[in-house]
Amino acid sequence: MADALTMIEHVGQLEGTKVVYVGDGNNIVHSWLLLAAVIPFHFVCACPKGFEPDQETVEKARQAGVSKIEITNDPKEAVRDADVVYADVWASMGQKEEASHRRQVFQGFQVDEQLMKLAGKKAYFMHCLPAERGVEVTDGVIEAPNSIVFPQAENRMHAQNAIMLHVLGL
Ligand SMILES: NC(=O)NCCC[C@H](N)C(=O)O
Repeated sequence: MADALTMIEHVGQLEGTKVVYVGDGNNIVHSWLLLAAVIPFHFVCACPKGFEPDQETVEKARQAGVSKIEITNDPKEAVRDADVVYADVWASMGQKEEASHRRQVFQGFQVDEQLMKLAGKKAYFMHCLPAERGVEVTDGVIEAPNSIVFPQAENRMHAQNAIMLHVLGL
């Protein structure tokens, strides 16, 4: 929800946009897939072979028939014409012992200046944080003017406040 809010604030809307996630097909991808089942946009997950998101969640999102959903192993092709390029750590919580192996497998999946150039001028960069700078994203990309990771982080507080008010019926 925080990510959707951030896109509305910066891109103008989520509907009809192209969001390209580059990296591990993890919990963040599953959240994007669930969002894609209710709001129409184009979601692409570019991940190494063997690190695709859960097939059942992909099918659930596709069967909703709301969004265009692509899973690919080619980040360079995936990012073309993206409105948002999105990254997350390659080794999530509970996987830190796999970090060194994953750094080898995920070569070519770093979001760097070259990949952002392929994405095009309109592309924003997002990351759920915490980031491992120099691993899944370069310093240059996360600090660039089109990086919206810090307003994205602030929006988690606003989104979570809204969820609590909703749950409490206030
Ligand atoms: N601020 C956040 O909630 N970040 C999510 C971190 C997701 C990452 N894939 C993890 O599970 O460690």
